[in-house]
Amino acid sequence: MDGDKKPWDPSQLRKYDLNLEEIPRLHYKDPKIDEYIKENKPVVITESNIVKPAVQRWSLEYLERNLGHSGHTVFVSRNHKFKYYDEKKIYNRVSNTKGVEFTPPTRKVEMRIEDFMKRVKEWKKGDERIYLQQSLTTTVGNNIVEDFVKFDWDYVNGKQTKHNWGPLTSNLLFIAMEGNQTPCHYDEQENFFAQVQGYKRCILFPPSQFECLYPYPVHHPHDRQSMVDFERPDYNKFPKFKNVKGWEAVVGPGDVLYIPIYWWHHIESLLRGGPTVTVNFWYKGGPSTLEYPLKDHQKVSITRNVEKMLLEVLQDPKEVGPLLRSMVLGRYT
Ligand SMILES: O=C(O)C(=O)C[C@H](CCCc1ccccc1)C(=O)O
Ligand SMILES: [Zn+2]
Repeated sequence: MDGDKKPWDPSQLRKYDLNLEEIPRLHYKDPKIDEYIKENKPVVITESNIVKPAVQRWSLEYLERNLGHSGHTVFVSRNHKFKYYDEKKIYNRVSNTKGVEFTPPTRKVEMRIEDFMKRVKEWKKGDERIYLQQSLTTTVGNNIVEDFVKFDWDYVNGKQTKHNWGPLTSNLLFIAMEGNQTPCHYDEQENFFAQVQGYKRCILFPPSQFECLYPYPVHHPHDRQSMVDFERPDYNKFPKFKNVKGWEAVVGPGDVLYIPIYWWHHIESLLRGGPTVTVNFWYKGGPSTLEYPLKDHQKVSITRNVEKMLLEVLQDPKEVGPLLRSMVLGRYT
């Protein structure tokens, strides 16, 4: 009896020196889900129909036939990490804070879906990896549109309304190769992360652990990303990373992970698990009325505004650190 046959094995997870707890998994009809969302805590929503048509139909073959013949946005990396960067920030002066030019860790290309799928199938160790990441609202085939309109919009719209989220800004489609990794970062949006094919491991940290995850300066192209390399953490540069405490979930087809706004997340497609397909639902956050005590993510937002203002007036990013140090050391410490 293979009742104990699990869809994945711990050997498919990369090894990190992290203190992790499991994210709760709740049936989509469970009212406790709303308590988690209200408290900005992650939860895996199971057995829902949120992206059911996609789970049933979006095989790689189906996507190849129906995704549409315009070029799709594909990131290319020489290793398994796909560290996002904001192109618009590459040329402002802070990216070479130490005077060194910013070298993008990945490059973005337009690829036809047939070529993407061919490269995924023929990939060999040592080859560059690729990761398709594109908005679903652009031109996609009619069948995909039909499946998309059959998502359980009543359910997600209901949560959006109940929790006073802002508007849905986008649904991104992600097609990853097994082993691809999106390093730890946060987004300024609420997120229903809907897993369609394959298994992804998600490691999350609350915004309160800002001091342990060392985000890049706000005007750096890697704004919102952690500077810590989880596979080789530099504890001298990032000593507080030792105290970090995360939450983990491996999501499979049909699972929807609620990633609260400003929560850090590291995502990896399981080793030897084949390609993965994900659709996310990004919503603007709700109205941020300053009610006290402030929420942790509101404090992160305040630090972002301070950094932006200081850079605006000081112009030279090399002056921001010294000014902040002179303000704080010996006075607020
Ligand atoms: O849904 C999310 O928020 C994720 O992080 C999903 C993640 C890919 C995100 C790539 C990216 C990172 C930053 C800005 C824009 C795009 C994955 O699943 O690998
Ligand atoms: Zn993200």
